[in-house]
Amino acid sequence: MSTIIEVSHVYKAFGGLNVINDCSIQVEQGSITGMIGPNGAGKTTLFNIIAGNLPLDAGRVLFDGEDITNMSSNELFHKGLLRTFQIAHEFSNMTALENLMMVPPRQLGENLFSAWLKPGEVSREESEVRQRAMEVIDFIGLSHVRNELAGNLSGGQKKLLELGRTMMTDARVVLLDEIAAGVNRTLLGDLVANIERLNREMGYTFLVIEHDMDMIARLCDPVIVLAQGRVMMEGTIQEVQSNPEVIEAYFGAPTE
Ligand SMILES: Nc1ncnc2c1ncn2[C@@H]1O[C@H](COP(=O)(O)OP(=O)(O)OP(=O)(O)O)[C@@H](O)[C@H]1O
Repeated sequence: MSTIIEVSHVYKAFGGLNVINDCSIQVEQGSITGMIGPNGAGKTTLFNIIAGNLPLDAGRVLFDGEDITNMSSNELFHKGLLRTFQIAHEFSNMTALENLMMVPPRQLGENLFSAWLKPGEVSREESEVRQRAMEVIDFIGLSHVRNELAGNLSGGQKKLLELGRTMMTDARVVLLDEIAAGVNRTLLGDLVANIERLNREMGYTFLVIEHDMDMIARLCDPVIVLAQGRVMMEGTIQEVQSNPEVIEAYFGAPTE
């Protein structure tokens, strides 16, 4: 395996508060890496830094060997590094299928000039996008609601749709931030299965922040434990859960 994301000696403070403190992590290509830690450990801040949503104070971030420190989220999106919520929330007055069709970057049809110059090419591209959207909606198990307005989908179905939207791009690394929150167990099972399939069949690498330990145990290897803005340990979920320091810092801490 090779390293696809490398966070190296990163620091970030808000006012006088050092939130990320000489933090270094590596995410291996093809892995589903979990990130856990007590409330306020800095997980979301680190995600924001990696995904180009927040500038860092010191240190650097590499994506597949390239220095992406402080690159914009838009540039990173086009490189294939994205965060699910980055794709704007579903358009509730469009159907599930139309929501998927909205996603592909640089669609020819969006450019009026090219639509005028090359109408044949535009309609060919539109039908390719539609075909891909049909495949994706089938893959995520939402074919039965493809013509339903996205606003009428359940919370869990919307998360599946959001995951589907990442499949409409050429994503290589997807950052998932607490996607289990508020999703019922049945749909959560579908979500987990889809993440596993995307990983196995399409080679996606995932970095997952999650408070749901069942989900972490089912999906993630390795698991990184963050505490006070730096890595406390990294290992399998079994190693992490049996480490006394982690139990003290994480499992011993009051949860929300
Ligand atoms: N924009 C900001 N301005 C000031 N302080 C911030 C900002 N963003 C985060 N913080 C602080 O940084 C610390 C880490 O927050 P962060 O959201 O990264 O933690 P977390 O590990 O994701 O927590 P949780 O598990 O509760 O979501 C917290 O003390 C938080 O109050």
